[in-house]
Amino acid sequence: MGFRGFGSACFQLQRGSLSPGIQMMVVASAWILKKHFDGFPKTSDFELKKIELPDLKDGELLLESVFLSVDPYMRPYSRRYMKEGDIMIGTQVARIVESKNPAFAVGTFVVGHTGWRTHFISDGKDLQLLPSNWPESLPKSLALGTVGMPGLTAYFGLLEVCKMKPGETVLVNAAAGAVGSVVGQLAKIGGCKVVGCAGSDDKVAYLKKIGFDEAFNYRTVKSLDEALSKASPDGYDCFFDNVGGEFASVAINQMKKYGRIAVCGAISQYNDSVPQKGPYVQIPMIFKELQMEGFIVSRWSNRREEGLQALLKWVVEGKVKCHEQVTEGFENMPMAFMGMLKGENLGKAVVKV
Ligand SMILES: NC(=O)C1=CN([C@@H]2O[C@H](COP(=O)(O)OP(=O)(O)OC[C@H]3O[C@@H](n4cnc5c(N)ncnc54)[C@H](OP(=O)(O)O)[C@@H]3O)[C@@H](O)[C@H]2O)C=CC1
Ligand SMILES: CCCCCCC/C=C/C=O
Repeated sequence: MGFRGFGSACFQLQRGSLSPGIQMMVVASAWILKKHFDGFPKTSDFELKKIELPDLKDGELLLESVFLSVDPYMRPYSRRYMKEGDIMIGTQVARIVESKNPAFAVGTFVVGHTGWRTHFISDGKDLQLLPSNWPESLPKSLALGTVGMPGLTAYFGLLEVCKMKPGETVLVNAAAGAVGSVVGQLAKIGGCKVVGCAGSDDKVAYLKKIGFDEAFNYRTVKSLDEALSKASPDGYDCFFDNVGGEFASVAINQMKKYGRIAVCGAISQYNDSVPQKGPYVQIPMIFKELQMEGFIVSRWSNRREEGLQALLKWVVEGKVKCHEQVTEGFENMPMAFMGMLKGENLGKAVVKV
């Protein structure tokens, strides 16, 4: 997929490698938001399009996506920031296949933010290089997960929003996912007790394997309130909330006095056509004197290198374990996205082109 020759021939070649005189047209595939999602996304909301890329100008690069990320934020962001016909928002690990920019060598891997597309042209300004000390043996797809945006979300959310301290108890939901699995492991590194909730027994087993002190399947417990209380009878100092909705309404009552809640995500509400109604948070907030703060990871863009280096070190040392749910094939991006929203992923959901 991706390269199409003029005339009858079909080439899987780099444009620059052709003999002089033979001009190749690069054709990218891209997934378009055909129709705004109404409720849970449907296959018919997406459309696969071909886009012919122009020849490179001086200073430009041609890149091919190698791994693409599917993330929950794409669901609410599409409604807020996209119009029908736009290419689906998203990030990729991409390889430079042609360069007319001396600052970027062919073969270099970067993180791009150009949405669901197989190829794109860049002047390099919008690209993020992988850390220079990235080990050859470490999958580059982790730059979309544990050593990328989701890992940074866990890192800054715990340190700066939850302000976790050794000896405290941390609760995290969607705990076996990209953000949650890092939250739990960082909290353990920080000397905390960690309780995680996830939506299947396999996920719960995984959480225990990677060091969570307590974990349970929120779908099968008789009472969420009782399960939270059993996992930490004294309550919770920090709650890293990836889910919102009913889960958060129950969990807030289990917070300790002066507890901190990092409102990271609200995936249980992203597909709602009609907003969910309370219970409301004010009474427990007042009597427990809680702090509850929403955040977006880009707040700490100026500390990105610090976060990535910390995460990379822990991964290399084996202190933070990573799992990826890899879907093969660019044509399967909508399926991977919808599967992640349904909870089919263990760890970070990525697509391998
Ligand atoms: N504020 C920020 O800057 C950022 C926020 N986020 C947010 O963090 C959260 C986790 O993201 P990420 O780690 O990438 O995704 P995950 O890898 O955790 O995948 C999403 C998971 O959410 C869970 N889930 C889906 N629907 C529901 C539901 N109705 N109730 C409870 N759980 C549900 C599923 O796990 P399960 O089987 O356990 O239900 C699913 O696997 C999201 O809310 C996302 O929007 C992410 C990045 C940055
Ligand atoms: C184009 C990359 C944008 C990443 C921002 C992620 C913020 C997530 C918010 C909620 O899920």
